[in-house]
Amino acid sequence: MPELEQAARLDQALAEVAAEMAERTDRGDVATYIPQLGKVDPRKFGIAAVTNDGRVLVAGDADQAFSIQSISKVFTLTLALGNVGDALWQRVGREPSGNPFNSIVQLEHENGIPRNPFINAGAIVISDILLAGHQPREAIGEILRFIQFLADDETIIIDREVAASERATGYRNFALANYMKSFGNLHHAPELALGVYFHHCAIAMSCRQLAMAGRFLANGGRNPATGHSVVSAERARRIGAMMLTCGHYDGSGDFAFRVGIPGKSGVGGGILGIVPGVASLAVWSPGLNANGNSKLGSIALEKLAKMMNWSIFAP
Ligand SMILES: NC(=O)CC[C@H](N)C(=O)O
Repeated sequence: MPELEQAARLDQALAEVAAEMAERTDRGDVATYIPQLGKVDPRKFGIAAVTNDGRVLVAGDADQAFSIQSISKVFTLTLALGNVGDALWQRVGREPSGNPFNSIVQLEHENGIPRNPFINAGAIVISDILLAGHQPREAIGEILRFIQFLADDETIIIDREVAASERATGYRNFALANYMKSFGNLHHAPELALGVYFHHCAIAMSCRQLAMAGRFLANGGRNPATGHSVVSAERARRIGAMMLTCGHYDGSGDFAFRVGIPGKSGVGGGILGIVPGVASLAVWSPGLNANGNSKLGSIALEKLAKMMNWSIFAP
């Protein structure tokens, strides 16, 4: 299909999905275990698509910043792989956990090696890797600058109130970090690794900015606007594989079944979705389903993928 016609169809599909989501009353529940996240209006809905040929299409509240939370783990994984390469996989596994994102049970059986980089324990190890040779402030700055670079937007910031709110109530994450430290899988003090972790989870971005930041994953590791390589094509594929199998925690199978593309969710209600070779997508609806993934965000991506015939399993 000619590019223009395809763009017009996508624009139309985004508008339809946003209109339909605005009507729905079954919006899920906003996360309240991080008190600051509980203040967000559950009626918000935004969606954005950035195509590999450079079109940026949005609908709804696509320019309002929200807490990206665990979506940041895609970017910290990318950075940490750049720093230490495949040695990373000695400290973090690559299997879906089949457990909630903040579960502690598997860690004992598996000697403090988290199942994958997207559950909290795995992301805390990744933060520890990014700390090597740095003060927490420098590691946090490096992550923020990397995301600003990917999105081509220096206005992206960390919401300090969200970071402080999570630190004040993050007993479970402290438990995970301390537990891993006891197995020797954290090289720095738990509070330092957690400082990095809480701050990258508190990065605030809009759907537009997030979809921009995901472009390299939809385009074989290269920024489609500049042609510059961010990661190798193989690494981009592997990050996509991790997103598909682990990006929605114990809801990853269902997301793959219903949407059919790699995705990464966050408890702020955002989802980053990647259609390899085609587009980077971001959606935001703060209400969550039982697995802690955006309820309407998942439904919206399912509808959009169906309308556009997008799936990594499509011929
Ligand atoms: N699923 C998420 O987005 C969880 C991230 C959140 N910062 C936490 O540690 O609980």
